[in-house]
Amino acid sequence: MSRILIALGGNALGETPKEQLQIAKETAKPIVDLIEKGHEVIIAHGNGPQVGMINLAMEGTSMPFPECVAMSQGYIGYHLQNGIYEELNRRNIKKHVATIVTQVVIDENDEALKNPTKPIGKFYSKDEAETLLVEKGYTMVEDSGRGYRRVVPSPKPIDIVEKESIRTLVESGHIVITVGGGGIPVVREGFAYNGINCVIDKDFASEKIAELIAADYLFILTAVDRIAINFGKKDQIDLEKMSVEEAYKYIEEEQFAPGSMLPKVMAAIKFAESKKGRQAIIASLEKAKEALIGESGTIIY
Ligand SMILES: Nc1ncnc2c1ncn2[C@@H]1O[C@H](COP(=O)(O)OP(=O)(O)O)[C@@H](O)[C@H]1O
Ligand SMILES: NC(=O)OP(=O)(O)O
Repeated sequence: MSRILIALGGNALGETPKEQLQIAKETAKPIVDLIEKGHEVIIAHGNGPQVGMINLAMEGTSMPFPECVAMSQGYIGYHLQNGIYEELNRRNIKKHVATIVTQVVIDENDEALKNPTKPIGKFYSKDEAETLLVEKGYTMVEDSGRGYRRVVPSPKPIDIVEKESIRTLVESGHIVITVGGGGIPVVREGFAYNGINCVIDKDFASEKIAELIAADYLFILTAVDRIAINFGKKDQIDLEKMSVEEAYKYIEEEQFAPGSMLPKVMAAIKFAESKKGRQAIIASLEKAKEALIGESGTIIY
């Protein structure tokens, strides 16, 4: 029996509520396969497109980013809970699944708060991006050949406020959905946790909770089947395995786009280095079934 953290990419969760619910139902199948085999599963997810959509829809209400992240945890957590319960019911498995509204502590002096790098929301053309820059003052960047997106600051997670509740639920046999969208960013001030306007990378937050609850495997499921070198070029090579040493070399060669594949690779390295024998796997959500039985994805060891 293994303890497995599965992180689902925000961009891989579809563009509409209907698409997202359908993807959640499909993703529930390989997740419940693991549960049926006796593994403990903890689920994390991204929220880049979703938190951007919520923030845009809330324009004019002065809704801060931490509240938008909290809403994205509820919206995505609901679909995942719904899909997983349907699959548990179909197989008559008497287990329970719960989403934890999760606050993640950051450092208010983190330099990343001064430098927006985390792409959120939808993809725009170059012209649209220039208009948004002028009219709304957004920082816009090109994202992995897919178009332009707004970027917001993304500090590193330091601690997870609800970690003991997560651990207790996991150890009692519950399926837990946590650190949605990287968690609600907070800083500790006296007795209080105060929200900060930014979006934490769910890859780093997933790695953090995976270490805190002593997971054996970290699966990061996204929109590509494998990590590639020379990504998007004629000589692209998809990797089945990548050692930590190779990963450092490829990072130096700038093989992984910042804000998309780079944080996944960095989180995978940190997890693989945290304890002998720990492995991270980066794979596609579409091929989750194959990846979870070792037949797709890139293993980082
Ligand atoms: N070297 C690379 N190998 C594979 N994918 C890459 C690489 N560099 C950039 N990418 C892009 O990174 C994307 C994954 O990042 P992103 O969409 O931000 O993830 P998420 O699924 O967490 O939302 C892939 O779909 C791909 O377009
Ligand atoms: N918060 C976050 O990392 O979201 P994505 O996985 O959508 O990038």
